[in-house]
Order: sequence, then C-alpha cells, then structure tokens
Amino acid sequence: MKSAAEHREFVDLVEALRAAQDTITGASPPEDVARKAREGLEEVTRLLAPFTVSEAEQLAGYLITEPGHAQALAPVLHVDESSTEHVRGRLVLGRYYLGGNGAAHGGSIPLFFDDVLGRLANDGGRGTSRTAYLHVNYRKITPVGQELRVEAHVDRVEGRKRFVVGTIHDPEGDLTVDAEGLFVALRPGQP
Ligand SMILES: CCCCCCCCCCCCCCCC(=O)SCCNC(=O)CCNC(=O)[C@H](O)C(C)(C)COP(=O)(O)OP(=O)(O)OC[C@H]1O[C@@H](n2cnc3c(N)ncnc32)[C@H](O)[C@@H]1OP(=O)(O)O
Repeated sequence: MKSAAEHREFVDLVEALRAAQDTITGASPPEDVARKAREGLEEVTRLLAPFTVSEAEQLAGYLITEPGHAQALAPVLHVDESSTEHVRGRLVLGRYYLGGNGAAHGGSIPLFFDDVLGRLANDGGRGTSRTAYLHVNYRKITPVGQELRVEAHVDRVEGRKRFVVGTIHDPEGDLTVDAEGLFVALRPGQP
C-alpha cells in the first residue's frame, strides 16, 4: 500500500486541483485573467510532465487512506464510520459537479457510487472485482454545495458476485438517490 504520509505534498496538490476545478467551473473572468490562469495551468503541466510514471507507480487513486484517495475525478466521501461491510459519511458536491438549476450532474452520481461501492466490494479480503452494472435511481435532485449523507453496505455475496447498495440523503433528510452495483470477482489473469 502506498503511504499518504510520504506524499503529503502530492495529496495537497490534488486538493488544490479540486479547488481549481470548482473555481474554474464557477468563474466568468475577463479575458486577460482567463489567459493568465491558462498560463498558470500550462506551467503546472510543464513542471509535472517529466515525472510521468507507469500505472503501477501512480499515486492518484492509490493513496487509499486519504479522503478521495488523492484522485480528482470522483467526488470525495468523508468517512464518519466504516467496516468491511458498510460505510457512512458526508459528501459535498462542488461547483465542478453542477448539472443545472442547483442539481448535481446526473453522471457525477454513478461516478461517486462506482468508487464507493467498488471499494466496499473489494474490501474485507474479498479481492479485486469489476463493476458489471451500476443501477442508479434519481428520486429527487441532489443539490451541489450542501452537505449530504451517504450510506453504503454489502447487501449480499453470491459466489463471485457482490451486490453492494448505497443511498444519498439531502440536508432535509430526503432520499435523493439509491444505487445498486454488481461487482464480479476477477478470475486469475483476468484484466
Ligand atoms: C479495479 C482495480 C483497481 C485497483 C485500484 C485500487 C483501488 C481499488 C478500489 C477501486 C474501486 C473502484 C472500483 C471500480 C471498478 C471499475 O470501475 S472496473 C471498470 C468498469 N467495469 C468494467 O470495465 C468491467 C467490464 N466487464 C468485465 O470485465 C466482465 O464482463 C466482468 C464484469 C468481469 C464479468 O465477466 P466474467 O468474469 O467473464 O463473468 P461471467 O462469468 O460472465 O459472469 C459471472 C456472473 O456474473 C453475472 N453477470 C456478469 N455481468 C452481469 C451483468 N452486467 N448483469 C447481471 N449479471 C451479470 C453472470 O450472469 C454470472 O452469474 P452466475 O451465472 O454466476 O450466476
């Protein structure tokens, strides 16, 4: 397991990237400010490009003790309570995940659940599995910028099949989304 303690600056870099994603998404800057911001981002790319590594050495997504696992793609679950069978926590979807009219983009929710349910599917010594399907029911809009409650647990395991379910509730306590994922354990040598 890669150690977040040895890569604190990288963890902070990814947090800064998340903040930049939210800020860029919500900004309507004058042209000169947009150009300056672009030049800053291009400088970041120039600085980091020489340090590109193979997938096996990659840090993003693999610093698993960090909220968000140092990966800027999926929304971050802040875990309050967890076991190998369940997890409870909080989620705030930033401006980056806005779809429209204050509601989260519909694609951001399965992205979130693939990560959360997938990690549970693989936890508890169950080993690596892949998403076979992810069924998401949108019951009410999921608001951005507000603290949401998340719960997920392993529903059942049938041979190689792991069924994992999860919910999101808004600050009023209303269910906004429920989801079920089927994760199939990989056979030896299966990519
Ligand atoms: C991942 C490693 C990263 C490591 C990083 C470290 C961090 C670690 C945490 C990562 C947390 C994120 C986790 C994300 C995980 C992905 O997002 S993976 C990417 C998205 N998923 C994919 O690309 C999967 C593509 N599909 C496949 O590879 C294969 O179709 C599968 C899913 C492995 C299944 O194929 P298979 O192994 O040949 O299985 P097969 O024998 O066909 O089926 C087995 C059983 O499942 C059932 N089944 C299969 N598919 C379906 C389906 N769609 N519907 C219903 N039943 C189905 C079959 O009917 C069968 O049932 P039984 O007959 O046994 O009752």
